[in-house]
Amino acid sequence: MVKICCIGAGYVGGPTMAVIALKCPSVEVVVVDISVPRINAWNSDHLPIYEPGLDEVVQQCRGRNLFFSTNVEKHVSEADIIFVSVNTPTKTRGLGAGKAADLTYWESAARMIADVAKSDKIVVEKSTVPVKTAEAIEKILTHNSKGINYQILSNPEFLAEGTAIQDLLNPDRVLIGGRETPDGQKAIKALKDVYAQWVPEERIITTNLWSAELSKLAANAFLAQRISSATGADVSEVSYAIGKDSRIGPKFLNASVGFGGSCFQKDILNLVYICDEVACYWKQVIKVNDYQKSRFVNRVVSSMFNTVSGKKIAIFGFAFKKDTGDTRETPAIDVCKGLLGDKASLSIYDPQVTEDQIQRDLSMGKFDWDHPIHLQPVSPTSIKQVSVVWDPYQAARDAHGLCILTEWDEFKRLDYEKIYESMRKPAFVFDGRNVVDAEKLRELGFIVYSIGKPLDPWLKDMPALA
Ligand SMILES: NC(=O)C1=CN([C@@H]2O[C@H](COP(=O)(O)OP(=O)(O)OC[C@H]3O[C@@H](n4cnc5c(N)ncnc54)[C@H](O)[C@@H]3O)[C@@H](O)[C@H]2O)C=CC1
Ligand SMILES: O=C(O)[C@H]1O[C@H](OP(=O)(O)OP(=O)(O)OC[C@H]2O[C@@H](n3ccc(=O)[nH]c3=O)[C@H](O)[C@@H]2O)[C@H](O)[C@@H](O)[C@@H]1O
Repeated sequence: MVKICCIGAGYVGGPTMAVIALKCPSVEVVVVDISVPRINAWNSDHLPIYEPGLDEVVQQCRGRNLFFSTNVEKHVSEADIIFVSVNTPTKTRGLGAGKAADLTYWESAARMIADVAKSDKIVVEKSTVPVKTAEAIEKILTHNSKGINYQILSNPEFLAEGTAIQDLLNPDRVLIGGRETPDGQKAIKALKDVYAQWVPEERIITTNLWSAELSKLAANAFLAQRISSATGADVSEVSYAIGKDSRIGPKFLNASVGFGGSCFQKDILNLVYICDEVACYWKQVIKVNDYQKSRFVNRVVSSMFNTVSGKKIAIFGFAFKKDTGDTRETPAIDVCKGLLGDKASLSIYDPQVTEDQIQRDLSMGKFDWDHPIHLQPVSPTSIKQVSVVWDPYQAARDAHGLCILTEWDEFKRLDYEKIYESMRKPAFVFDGRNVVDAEKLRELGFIVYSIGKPLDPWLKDMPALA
């Protein structure tokens, strides 16, 4: 029986291994992590991450050929194939601070593998890493190899949160990079055999290590730079017109309050760090995204008579996209911080994000989120002007304005008449995700700003617009 061990039971390690276990009943899959609460949660009825369809897959396989454990060394030493899916944060100090990836966790995982291995191993790079990481890891592993043969593969993950299970069950492509030696090719085949249990052969692409690593960063950078916005023009019309070109495709052109999530910014920064010549272009993508968030805050403040001081603002949605509870780099953090900076008081509702998480996010420093949870700095005080509620109607009661920051489907179905009645007048809606029917809301009496859509007459006439 092939034994797989995955180091890192996070958003990638957990769902990816669950699907491998589901599709390969003859493979034993153990997911290990240094975080005891995370592993306990994977072994409970309340999984540590929210992802549609994940509960069902885990229930089917857990205890059969899928296991979660904190006994990292034991399972690493017994495995034939070791996936490494640990955090790869952006460095906050030292050489390359603010850009380069911090490979502390990757390196410590590699050293641990070298320490405990007693048999040949295929080590699979699942984390998103800077180009050439595989080569560096190879050096660590082989430096102290005790005659053990290590083969390094790069197998970057392309799943998106919120659709992870679908993406894993039916991927556009699986990319496997390896050495061009006979042993390297043998290792590629071993991993290919795993995916081939459910992924059609033509969708499994094999390359060299460098190509696989670079493809991942370039794919994320390419997707991120497509998310843009225009004032005055209707973005859905423009994206339809551009998207009609089948070489481009209509997806991934939705304007929003900015892209978020754990990867886009960090992976672009990574690319900026390695390729100086084109760095300006990619830096600009991040700058435009930052601008998009501050522009949204400016819009809110300037529309509400240039001050939100002491005003209650309801925030609908805090996760970085719908169908996830993940808040890493969510645009909501910057928007909320911006509004708090203007002394607003916020009432936040998100169906999947807890008060504790929101308070942590609003008090944490940039990039601190991308470390294992027990190593993250925790602020002792929570922010007084922020309240978190489990009911959108409660969030909106007596509010002067309402900001929609995540595109949860339920926000489309709310009773906006009831919300309007309970709010202070004039009642403003700032839709950062193009979720609501702006015309209908205007008929109810709201003043509505929808990102990437023509402006409300009220807003056009407001002075000092950003
Ligand atoms: N979240 C996403 O949608 C995607 C993420 N990625 C990449 O995958 C990697 C992992 O990302 P996530 O799963 O989102 O992160 P995560 O933070 O959810 O999970 C990483 C896990 O690794 C554990 N860990 C860290 N060092 C360890 C060690 N030495 N031994 C054992 N466990 C250790 C942490 O405790 C944590 O639970 C990153 O490089 C990311 O860029 C790639 C594709 C998609
Ligand atoms: O490397 C990664 O981590 C992953 O990064 C993204 O996945 P993810 O960040 O989970 O989610 P996306 O659907 O890409 O959304 C990212 C951000 O862009 C925003 N977005 C997306 C699409 C769009 O049209 N407009 C838009 O504003 C989303 O709301 C979200 O804030 C990529 O889509 C995945 O292929 C990749 O594996």
